[in-house]
Amino acid sequence: MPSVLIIEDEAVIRNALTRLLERDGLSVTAVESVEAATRAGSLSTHDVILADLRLPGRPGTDVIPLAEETPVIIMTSYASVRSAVDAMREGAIDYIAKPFDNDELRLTVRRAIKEHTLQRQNAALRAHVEADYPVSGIIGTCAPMQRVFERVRRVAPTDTSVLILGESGTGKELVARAVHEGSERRQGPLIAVNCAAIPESLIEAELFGHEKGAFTGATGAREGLVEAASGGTLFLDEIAELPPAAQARLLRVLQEGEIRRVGAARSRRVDIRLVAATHRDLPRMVEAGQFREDLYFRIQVMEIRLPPLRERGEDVPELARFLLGKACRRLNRPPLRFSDEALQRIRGYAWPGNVRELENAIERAVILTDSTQITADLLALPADTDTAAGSGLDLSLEEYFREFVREHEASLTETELARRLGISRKALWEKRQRLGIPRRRSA
Ligand SMILES: Nc1ncnc2c1ncn2[C@@H]1O[C@H](COP(=O)(O)OP(=O)(O)OP(=O)(O)O)[C@@H](O)[C@H]1O
Repeated sequence: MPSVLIIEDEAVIRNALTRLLERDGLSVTAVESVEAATRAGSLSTHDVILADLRLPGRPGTDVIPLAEETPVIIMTSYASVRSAVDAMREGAIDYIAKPFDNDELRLTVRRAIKEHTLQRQNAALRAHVEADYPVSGIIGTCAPMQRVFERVRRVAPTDTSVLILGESGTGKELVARAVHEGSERRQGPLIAVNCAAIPESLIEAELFGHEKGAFTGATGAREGLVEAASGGTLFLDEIAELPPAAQARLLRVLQEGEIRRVGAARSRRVDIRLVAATHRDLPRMVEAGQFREDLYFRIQVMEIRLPPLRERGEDVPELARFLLGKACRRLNRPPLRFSDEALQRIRGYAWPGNVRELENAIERAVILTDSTQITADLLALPADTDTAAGSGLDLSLEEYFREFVREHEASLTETELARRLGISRKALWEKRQRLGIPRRRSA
């Protein structure tokens, strides 16, 4: 029999909830405070916890860290989105606004229990098979990734702005895609823009469009990317890099649902849902006056924080196998496998470049291998650069890249530079970040 822990200080509600859920076949423990709950034994033995937000003593959200893997649903009589959002931010999987509808409450509790059970079963299963993943092909069984999925599931169908935080290469773009696919807008466009990869002087026109003659070179009127995303989702990656004028225009889009092209006298209606991402500390930037506070408050309504790869435990070897399969298919190679030593190295390495670094290391190894196995040396991870077979090649490629960029960046635009190197602009930008040769800001 699934067990539920209720933490509610008002006796009338506590008893009503107990009766309701017992009738539903659950084993119920009901207490009046967080303190009483902790005295009653380990919280993680329950299948779900239903806690009131306002309690005498500690608030209901205090049980979240104590509950470990057990899902916590927060009840709030202050039916403000604010407190519910705050509770979710602290890790609650769902919320219920009081006064609640009995059926809705039963459904929410049932769903939490079912997901919790599935999650446990899946964790066991996934160690063996490449299962279907809950959120559009994103691998992740560890608890922090499960929380990410849960949040994506909750927030996707709403029209709220979402801010995705996480180090470079942690999968922010994949999550943005999942939010779009889980929304009512999934039939509409998803326009992804990397704000850092567009030169500052062009970004306003690129995003917001321009009228004919708005600036030298504007020979015709053009729609911007924001308009192109109308009816769908606009994903602004590296939003912290947006210059002040573009920040102001974006704020207007979010506040008024209106856009004004550069050089235009009147504005047009647009209907976009914004998903933004950054690896920077936005509150710090707001404090330093580098990012508009009003815009920050608009975009951070719901945050999704992606853990770095080094905090994902057994997801790492699982991801490695998945990415190996993907690389083999893409490069038209028969299926390959990792040697035991290679898997050990993969587990032990810190992956500062996260999933992208893992993906690149695997792709390089697939290209270099002559056998059916990927051995540790082929991965050429930094600690073994002296002995690794592949590292000589890798180093000289990087040197070449550095040299080429340094020599030509003054005379070529980023687009031309990327084309000459045979890579995309996004890849050029990423490579610059990784190798520590960021683009020089144009004046
Ligand atoms: N959990 C995951 N499962 C499968 N593939 C993943 C996962 N996370 C990331 N990837 C893959 O890793 C690569 C990098 O991911 P993505 O571009 O989404 O990262 P990012 O956080 O947006 O990076 P950046 O901030 O540098 O733009 C992509 O090829 C993506 O498909």
